[in-house]
Amino acid sequence: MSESVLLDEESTPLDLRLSDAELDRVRDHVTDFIADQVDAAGAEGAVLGLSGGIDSTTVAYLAVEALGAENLRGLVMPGSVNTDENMSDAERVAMELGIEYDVIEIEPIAEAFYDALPEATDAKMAESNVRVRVRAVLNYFAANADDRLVLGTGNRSEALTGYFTKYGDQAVDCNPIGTLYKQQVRQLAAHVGVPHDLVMKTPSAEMWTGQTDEEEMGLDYDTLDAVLALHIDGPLSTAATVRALDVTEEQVARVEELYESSKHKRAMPPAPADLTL
Ligand SMILES: Nc1ncnc2c1ncn2[C@@H]1O[C@H](COP(=O)(O)OP(=O)(O)OC[C@H]2O[C@@H]([n+]3cccc(C(=O)O)c3)[C@H](O)[C@@H]2O)[C@@H](O)[C@H]1O
Ligand SMILES: Nc1ncnc2c1ncn2[C@@H]1O[C@H](COP(=O)(O)OP(=O)(O)OP(=O)(O)O)[C@@H](O)[C@H]1O
Ligand SMILES: [Mg+2]
Repeated sequence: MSESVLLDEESTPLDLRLSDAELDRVRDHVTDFIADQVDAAGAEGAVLGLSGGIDSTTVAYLAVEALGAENLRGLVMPGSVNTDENMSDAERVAMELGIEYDVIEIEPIAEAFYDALPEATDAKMAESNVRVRVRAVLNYFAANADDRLVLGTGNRSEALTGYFTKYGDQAVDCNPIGTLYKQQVRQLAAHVGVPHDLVMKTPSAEMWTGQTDEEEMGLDYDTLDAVLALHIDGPLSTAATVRALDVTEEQVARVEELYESSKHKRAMPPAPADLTL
């Protein structure tokens, strides 16, 4: 499929699309990366969580190219919020790729945490983050037992905005698509043969019913990616970004706020400076 069908020209403030030749290079680069990571660790393969979403599906396709289907294991981990459609899409991906996979219901595990600290369940984000962290524990349980690496599915847009759960979906051994903005992940997905309905799916963390990334962040991905590329990664001032993209100052400020407030998620936990004793 041509990448031109993926993005709505009218709503794309900055064209970050990669050419087919560039997508070929990215595909090779990422598959080499995955193979090198597993090799360098002396590991037997990899595991990853399959959500039926674009990011995990794309990483699964690339990991099978890199490692072979026999060396990738998928974990489909439905919780109370996941739709049946997403969970059956996750299984469809595993079957299509011919990888071994497990379906693990996480709600009983999450419930044990809620029972242990009932008052914390009043904080809805904290409660939702438990499910994300339960999946991380299961990924590492499976990886550790079989000498495999945990593949992450984080992309550049999520990393720069802190749009992930600390020590949850970010608790991984490497991030194969970590340098790509979300709209480029979508393009790469189409390029490597991910089914069209999955390529076009609305991104959601599925932490509560009806959640979408774009609604929670207050920006659509095309705008977010463009501001990240020009203003956060790039050199343009707020005023120049507003002029270049026809976005508002408030939108640029929102991206800055997401970026600044999530710096702690992109750094190792700090310790005091060394004292000379
Ligand atoms: N300044 C600071 N310096 C050091 N640490 C700081 C800190 N501020 C908070 N913290 C720590 O970070 C914690 C808050 O971070 P965290 O637990 O991550 O929680 P938080 O950032 O509040 O929420 C997670 C966000 O990521 C989104 N998400 C999560 C999972 C998956 C996806 C997806 O796209 O699939 C999206 C979710 O919708 C939500 O917007 C605090 O409890 C505190 O421990
Ligand atoms: N129900 C689930 N079962 C297994 N893994 C999951 C589940 N939900 C989330 N994950 C893992 O957490 C990751 C982060 O979720 P995220 O929503 O950002 O990515 P995605 O679902 O793959 O794509 P999208 O952002 O387009 O929805 C997923 O890629 C997947 O690895
Ligand atoms: Mg998702």
